[in-house]
Amino acid sequence: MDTIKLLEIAEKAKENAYVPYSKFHVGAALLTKSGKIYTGCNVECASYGGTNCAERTAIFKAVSEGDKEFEAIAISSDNPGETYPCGICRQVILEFGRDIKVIVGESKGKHTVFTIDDLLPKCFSGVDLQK
Ligand SMILES: O=c1ccn([C@H]2C[C@H](O)[C@@H](CO)O2)c(=O)[nH]1
Ligand SMILES: [Zn+2]
Repeated sequence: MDTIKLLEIAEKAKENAYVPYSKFHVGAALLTKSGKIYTGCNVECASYGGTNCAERTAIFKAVSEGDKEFEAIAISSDNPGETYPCGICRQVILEFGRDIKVIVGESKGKHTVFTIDDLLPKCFSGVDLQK
């Protein structure tokens, strides 16, 4: 599965975004190490704190189905520039591995690949709880 294909799947997942408040559509495509893909979109709520981002939707779908080993996650949004995961999603991505490739989409298939070390340096993680 190449990054462009994963990004295209994220772009398609964006169509299901439930965004009556922000009108900002986000889609994510999560590739597991076994080659399965889980998609996600953002789902908003009138009580705004109930909103779930596209990235976490995809990750929670996977985990709830028993998949926890991830290769990459691609993100696409209405933003013509790069779409980075928010802080909460970065923390959740980290929860499942430091080596997950985060494919940050831009328009027309342009993208950049990051690791969580790039996006969340000097972070708190489960390791800290074992000290
Ligand atoms: O990386 C991001 C950034 C924002 N959002 C969503 C949350 C909310 O529905 C809307 C505006 O913040 O975009 C995501 O799904 N992923
Ligand atoms: Zn988020």
